[in-house]
Amino acid sequence: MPIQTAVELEEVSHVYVNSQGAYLALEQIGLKVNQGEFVSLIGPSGCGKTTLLSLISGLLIPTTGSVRVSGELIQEPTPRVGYMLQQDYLFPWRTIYENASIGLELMGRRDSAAKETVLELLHDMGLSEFADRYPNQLSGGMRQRVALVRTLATEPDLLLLDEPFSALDYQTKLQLEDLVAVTLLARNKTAILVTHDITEAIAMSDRIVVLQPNPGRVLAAVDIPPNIREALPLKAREEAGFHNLFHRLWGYFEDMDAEGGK
Ligand SMILES: Nc1ncnc2c1ncn2[C@@H]1O[C@H](COP(=O)(O)OP(=O)(O)OP(=O)(O)O)[C@@H](O)[C@H]1O
Repeated sequence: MPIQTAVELEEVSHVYVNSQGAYLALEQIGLKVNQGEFVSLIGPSGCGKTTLLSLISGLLIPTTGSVRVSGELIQEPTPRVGYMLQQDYLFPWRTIYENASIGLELMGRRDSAAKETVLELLHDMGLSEFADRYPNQLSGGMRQRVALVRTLATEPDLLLLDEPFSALDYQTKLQLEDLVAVTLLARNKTAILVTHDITEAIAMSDRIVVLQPNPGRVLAAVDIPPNIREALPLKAREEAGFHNLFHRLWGYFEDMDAEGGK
């Protein structure tokens, strides 16, 4: 099968304008992500990672340049793109099933096929027996799994993951990384992850894009070697070359610190 481009950013720049003036947050970003690829964005605080995700999701429109998802020009939020955040934003008064169904409801889908989709995903995430519970009866990791079900239920082409594991304890985070990797792989989903955790980025990705700040630009793109890429995130951390890769990426941060301190 020919490789298909899932996401394409061409010469994307973004300027925030407010009462204090204009700030160039991103400059001339070019990025291509293939169907089924998992790409992580890393870089120091303020380098524009979240801005980039907002542009890809259509929450922001680039000042110049274009963003395409599955070939379609993004000019407003679209169901083609699912967004998962650090906070789960579950509604406390809705059951787990009702929370997981909300995206489909908003699309006007309340049919039996929609119900089946949600129940199947809840099952895949080990949440079947919690479908009638409420969010406050679940742990943080379980709640993030519900958020993942809610995101996947609308069958987006692309998943944007903005630090979805960062609020979790270490053990839960590692378990959820594996679950997300297995789930996305089984469905051949394309994903872009923003994380501050370099090991997480290496363990989960096919490719890592390093951004530099002021203005946000692509500093480097690093392909993950097959042995690491093909292992699940927990095991990937034990693979040969993992630590070298960590030090290489860490080096970019040190260089940026040194540049910033000049
Ligand atoms: N609404 C806004 N108005 C003005 N400037 C903004 C706005 N939102 C973000 N910025 C600025 O744009 C730059 C990029 O912000 P962004 O949140 O995308 O960075 P980030 O890499 O995601 O940061 P972090 O890692 O801290 O989450 C920062 O300098 C930030 O201060």
